[in-house]
Amino acid sequence: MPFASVCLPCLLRTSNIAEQARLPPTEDQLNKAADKAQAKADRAAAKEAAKVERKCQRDEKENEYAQTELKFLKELKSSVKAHARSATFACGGCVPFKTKGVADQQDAGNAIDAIQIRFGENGRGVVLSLPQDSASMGELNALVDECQPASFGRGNEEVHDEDYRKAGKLDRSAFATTFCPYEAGIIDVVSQLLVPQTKQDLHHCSIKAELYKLNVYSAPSGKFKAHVDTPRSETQIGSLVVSLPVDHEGGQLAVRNADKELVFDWSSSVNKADGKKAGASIKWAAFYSDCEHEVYEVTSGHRITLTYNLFVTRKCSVLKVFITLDDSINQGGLGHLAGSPSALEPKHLPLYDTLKTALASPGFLRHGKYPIPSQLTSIILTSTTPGRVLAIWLNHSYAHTNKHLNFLPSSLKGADMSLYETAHALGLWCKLGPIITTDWGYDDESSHRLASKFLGFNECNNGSGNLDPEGGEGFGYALPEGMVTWINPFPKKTQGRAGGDVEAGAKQSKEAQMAYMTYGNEPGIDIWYSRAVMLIRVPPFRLRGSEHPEQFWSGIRNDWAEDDEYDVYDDFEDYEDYHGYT
Ligand SMILES: O=C(O)CCC(=O)C(=O)O
Ligand SMILES: [Fe+2]
Repeated sequence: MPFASVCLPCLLRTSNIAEQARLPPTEDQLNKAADKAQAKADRAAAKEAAKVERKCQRDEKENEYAQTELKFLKELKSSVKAHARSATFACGGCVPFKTKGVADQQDAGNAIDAIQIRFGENGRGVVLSLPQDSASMGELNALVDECQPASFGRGNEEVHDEDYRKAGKLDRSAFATTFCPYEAGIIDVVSQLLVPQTKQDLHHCSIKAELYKLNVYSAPSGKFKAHVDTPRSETQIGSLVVSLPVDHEGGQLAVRNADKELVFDWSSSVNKADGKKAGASIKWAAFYSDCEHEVYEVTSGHRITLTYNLFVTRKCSVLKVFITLDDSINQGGLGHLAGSPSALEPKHLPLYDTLKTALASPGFLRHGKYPIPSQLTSIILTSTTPGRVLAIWLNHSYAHTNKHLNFLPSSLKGADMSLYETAHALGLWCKLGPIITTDWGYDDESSHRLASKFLGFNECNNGSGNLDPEGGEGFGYALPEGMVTWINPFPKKTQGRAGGDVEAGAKQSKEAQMAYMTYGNEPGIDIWYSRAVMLIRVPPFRLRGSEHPEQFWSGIRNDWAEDDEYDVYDDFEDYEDYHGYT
């Protein structure tokens, strides 16, 4: 290898560099380095400051969203409560008799002819004409004598107990009457008040009234303590009581729903005191059959009533689109007195505005997502994080059998139907179903399971009298924290009057699905009342009004990765950054 290739000047230069390297840096060099370091620190500080600033802004925004969300949820809760409180659960009226010899009668619109009641064995039949005159006392007494003691249902047993029910009854096969509640216009009124049509016309409906019994409550002490009418089919929606024009005092009918009570007093003295209605008339009351009611003691005379079971005959119209094209069609039919337009217009309900305003806010139900990756769960969801599905206990209970699925939404009652229609009018998807509360933790929302169908007692009774949905298959799924936001508390059982011995509702505390049937007007006939909930799916903010999920729970229960949309934040990194998750 030729050494001569390394020349002397080069060697000198190399040693010079080495020497220079050992020399202290010049001031200039030092300044440059310091400037560089400072610039770097400044950049880091600025970045950090920007990050802090961003975090502050987001904190502020988040705080603002949380406050608005809280405000909206509060408003929604009180709106749902007010809606339930103001809803009709019973109605009543009076139908005058035509007066003999008066051609142009007042109230001729619905005044009716005198009515006849025929009863008694073949060949020995008696006719009682009402309103009665003094000559008909014999027939009236014969009717009272003809009656059998009325029983009632305690669980599955038929009971005669005059402390609970003291009345006489005729089954519908034992009498006939010329009175017809359709002709008297009663069914029209009841249809309009208890099963109103809606502008959306989701359900065409009418009511079928079926004569059930004639009852006589006589002084002293004729009565029927608090009970709920035993449902005779899944489509039974209510009961109608028609009081015949026979003098009596006392025997008021009290009907209750939640914490409200309506009392119908048909005593002769009350009737006479009301000058306008002084003439003899038929009085009537109708109510949803899951409402607790009682007849107070009759203190004089005989209180004679005809009872009818009311069934809803709604059609969920497949032809809805065509029907709604012509609004005039919506104005006819039962429930539309004198062609007047629909009584129920969801857009006029306060609830509609509350929900609509909430939906227009990006902060409303922004975090409700489930399930989410486990490492994020504790960061994103807290026990107070509102889920994106609103859950509302329905105001009424619904009749069902073991075999048949429920008839919801077609048999929804009053407040529940208008709630459903409101959500529909806002384009929201509603799901109706029974909720079963598991034994492990009543009152804890996480222990609620949405059952796939309504269940009968024997299907989920573990022998102890409590429901045991865990012991069986197919009892639906739990509604975990973070998935749903409960809007109202579990409905309290109906309270009787102070000092009363109302047992209706006693089972409710343990069994969310099964409602009360301790005292019925007939022994249980394999049809039960159950509590139910309405779940309302609220789409992510950007998709409100345009979302078309395949299934109710799509993007909420199933797959986080498939649809990890954040409505408020620009992208997921931002979200992670904000929450300090890396
Ligand atoms: O006569 C009444 O007012 C009500 C009767 C009743 O509740 C019933 O028969 O179930
Ligand atoms: Fe009843």
